[in-house]
Amino acid sequence: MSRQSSLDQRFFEFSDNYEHPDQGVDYIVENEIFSPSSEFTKSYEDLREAFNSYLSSSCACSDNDCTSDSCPHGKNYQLFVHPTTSKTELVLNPSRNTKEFLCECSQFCKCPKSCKNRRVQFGPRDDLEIKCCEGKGMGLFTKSFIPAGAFICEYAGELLTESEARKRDVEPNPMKYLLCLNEISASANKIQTFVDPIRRGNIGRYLNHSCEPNCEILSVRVDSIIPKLGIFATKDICAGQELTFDYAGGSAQSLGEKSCLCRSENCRKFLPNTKF
Ligand SMILES: C[S@@+](CC[C@H](N)C(=O)[O-])C[C@H]1O[C@@H](n2cnc3c(N)ncnc32)[C@H](O)[C@@H]1O
Repeated sequence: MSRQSSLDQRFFEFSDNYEHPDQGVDYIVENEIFSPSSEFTKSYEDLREAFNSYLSSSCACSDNDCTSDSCPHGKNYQLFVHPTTSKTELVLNPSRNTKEFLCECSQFCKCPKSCKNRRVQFGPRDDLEIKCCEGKGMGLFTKSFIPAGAFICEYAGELLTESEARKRDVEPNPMKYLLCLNEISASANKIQTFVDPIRRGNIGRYLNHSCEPNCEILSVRVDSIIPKLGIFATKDICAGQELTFDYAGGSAQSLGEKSCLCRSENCRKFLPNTKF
């Protein structure tokens, strides 16, 4: 196998060595279902069942590569070779089958862990740092160059039912972390996934909003019906830059009351209204 087509071995096991600067927040490396103190409602039981249900979509790719049309998960990633270090990493394939969501190979597939359709499942990149951002609290920065399409980290936190999300949404916290991912199923039903890292979450909770962001959130399924919220670079990002995404998800959402301090040329002046 040539150097160009191989991937660094360290990518084939899950690793996340980050921690929160604030001891009051629990570090969790992936989504967890929230534990209600008393109310075990039907919607909570449904969410727990969905979270524990496996998405058994599998591939039987014999080439151990999974980057071609023959892999049922689609040609999601391609190899990027860093020009200065010659290190390789997977980045999104611009001609992948679906633009807003992806499905990675999993424990149910015949391919090995080194196939090229597995990235989010191995955890965040290791060159991130949390730093203070004037007026915005903390923010997430990169210590090295990130190529367009590279995976940053998951936006992980507590998975909530809609009613729990609505309750938390009106809590008067100066910082909001609750994120609602909207998807449309093949049968045209609306699917909403609520993730809240305010009390328990990973490093993804530190990405601030920008009206001209350098990252986006995509829905990524590995082996669960419930998607992970994958944060990916939308452009090449230089070392030292802050990582941001558009809290309105690129849609024309109304604006809220909090001033936006993203300082981009086309700043909309207020943070998006993220009501769902
Ligand atoms: C998901 S948190 C981002 C991380 C947060 N800055 C922290 O210190 O943990 C979202 C909150 O950060 C602040 N924030 C994010 N982007 C901002 C921006 N462009 N301008 C002002 N405040 C921002 C707002 O208070 C928002 O409710």
